[in-house]
Amino acid sequence: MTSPSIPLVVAIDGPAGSGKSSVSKAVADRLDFAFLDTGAGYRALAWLMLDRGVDTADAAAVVAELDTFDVEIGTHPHRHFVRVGETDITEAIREPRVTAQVSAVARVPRVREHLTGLFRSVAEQATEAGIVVEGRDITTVVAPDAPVRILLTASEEARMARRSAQITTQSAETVAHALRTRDRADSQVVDFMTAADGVTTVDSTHLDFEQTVDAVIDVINTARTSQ
Ligand SMILES: Nc1ncnc2c1ncn2[C@@H]1O[C@H](COP(=O)(O)OP(=O)(O)OP(=O)(O)O)[C@@H](O)[C@H]1O
Ligand SMILES: Nc1ccn([C@@H]2O[C@H](COP(=O)(O)O)[C@@H](O)[C@H]2O)c(=O)n1
Repeated sequence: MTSPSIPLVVAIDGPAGSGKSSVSKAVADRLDFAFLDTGAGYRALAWLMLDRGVDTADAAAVVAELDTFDVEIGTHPHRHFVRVGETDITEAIREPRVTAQVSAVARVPRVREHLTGLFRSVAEQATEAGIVVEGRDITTVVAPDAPVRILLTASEEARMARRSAQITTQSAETVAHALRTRDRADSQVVDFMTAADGVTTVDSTHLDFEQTVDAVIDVINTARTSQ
């Protein structure tokens, strides 16, 4: 039984373009849950390194900036924002120049430790009945004891097609290359392609967006009724 004061944590992992952010936001909206896009935390740090001219390949230099990395990630599905200090970077962190640097900062162990602490704190402080936390290592590192743990995946072809439809400023080949490169780099750090014990896989390859949202909510409802 979940205590009314502790939000139900729904942990969702998956590869690039699997729909984690958009599906998780829609699920949180349907259930009146909070929503935490942990990728935005890593993207915000990558943005800050670019803004400060820090070489993201220099792990020590990146770690040296953590003490002044003042990031805030909005958790309301309709009012999602990302701020560093007073600067709103909600849109900026999605730029290809930031995406190209994010895996470099995400591979630094001290960075992961710092951000994992932040994510856990945000989840604990949620005032809603639940919070959907999405990323790469939520089901395995950030919230391995979450009552609901899902691996949201899709075929590489489907993920590339979806991402290409999203990013119209680049050719399909460029988008596909960037997605493969990022997944390869990310999988050196954490396995987000294989469901760990107790994690339910939702494969959306042949599902549309709403069907995927329904499938995730079904997993959540099944877990809630079995508690
Ligand atoms: N089942 C689906 N059918 C069709 N389109 C989908 C489906 N799921 C997600 N999408 C669309 O695919 C695109 C990528 O989704 P999203 O950005 O949420 O992926 P992501 O897993 O968060 O990617 P990344 O990890 O790179 O941020 C979005 O435009 C989203 O609306
Ligand atoms: N829990 C996480 C979440 C993200 N990352 C890294 O951030 C990159 C961007 O994530 P998106 O979900 O916004 O695409 C991702 O490619 C990882 O490098 C992570 O390591 N752990």
